Amino acid sequence: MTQIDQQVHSIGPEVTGSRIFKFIAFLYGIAAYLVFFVTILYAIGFVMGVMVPKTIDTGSDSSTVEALIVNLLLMTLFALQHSVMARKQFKAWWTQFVPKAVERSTYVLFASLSLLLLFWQWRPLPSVIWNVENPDLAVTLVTLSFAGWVLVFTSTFMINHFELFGLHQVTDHLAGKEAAPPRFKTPLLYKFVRHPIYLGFIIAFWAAPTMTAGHLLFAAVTTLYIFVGIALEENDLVDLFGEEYRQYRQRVSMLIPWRRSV
Ligand SMILES: C[S@@+](CC[C@H](N)C(=O)[O-])C[C@H]1O[C@@H](n2cnc3c(N)ncnc32)[C@H](O)[C@@H]1O
Repeated sequence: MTQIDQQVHSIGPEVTGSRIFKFIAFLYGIAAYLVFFVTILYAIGFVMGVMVPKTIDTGSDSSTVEALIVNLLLMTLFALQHSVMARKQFKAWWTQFVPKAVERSTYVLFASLSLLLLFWQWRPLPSVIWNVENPDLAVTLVTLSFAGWVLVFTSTFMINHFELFGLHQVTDHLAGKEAAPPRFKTPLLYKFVRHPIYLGFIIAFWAAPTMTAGHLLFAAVTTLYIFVGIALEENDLVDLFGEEYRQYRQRVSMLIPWRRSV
């Protein structure tokens, strides 16, 4: 057997440590990141109703009941994938099969695929709940929604964009570096709110000059899910960083800078 044959045929740490595996893992990490990037760009167009072929308010006609069931199932699938795969018990289990270096990339890939499925299969519910006719106010709302997306994007860079989306891990692995342990950070906006990324999503989803029933369903369910996600994430953060995170939670608001309770 040649050296490459050995590398391809053996399973386990020898494979994950081999140069060819490291390179494949790196390419996989880049591919997963690109899928994520296209998905998040599509998400902006989908929610804001601009520049994409199918938005939150377009798609095939269906009854209200069918639309409600399908949309709720799609959001539940995303929420389950996102929350279950992020838990440390799940990570401990599935890194027996998925190499640690690509664990985050695989999580990001699955999250992106479940979102793309949602965009594709989403059923519109076109009844108008509110429609802002004042052009200045309408423009303000569109700008606010866009600002929400900017807040999401910039906050990922404050906390570590490339680690959050798996690229850091595959790059370190390629360079033969040990993965650094997670570090507690409170840069810039994290000094004012504990969850600027989630705050950005909430602003982006609710600031709409025309709010249809479908859009409202999406905004309400995702906001509810964000609160569940925060509770789960903060449990993990307390486990991970202990007293440091507990004190941070007492000192800094969850989402609204001037309100301690939220
Ligand atoms: C999608 S990010 C959301 C971060 C934060 N909840 C927000 O809305 O800006 C989730 C990841 O960020 C990590 N995280 C959240 N707050 C953190 C902090 N202050 N320092 C380091 N990591 C953090 C969590 O452990 C999790 O892996």
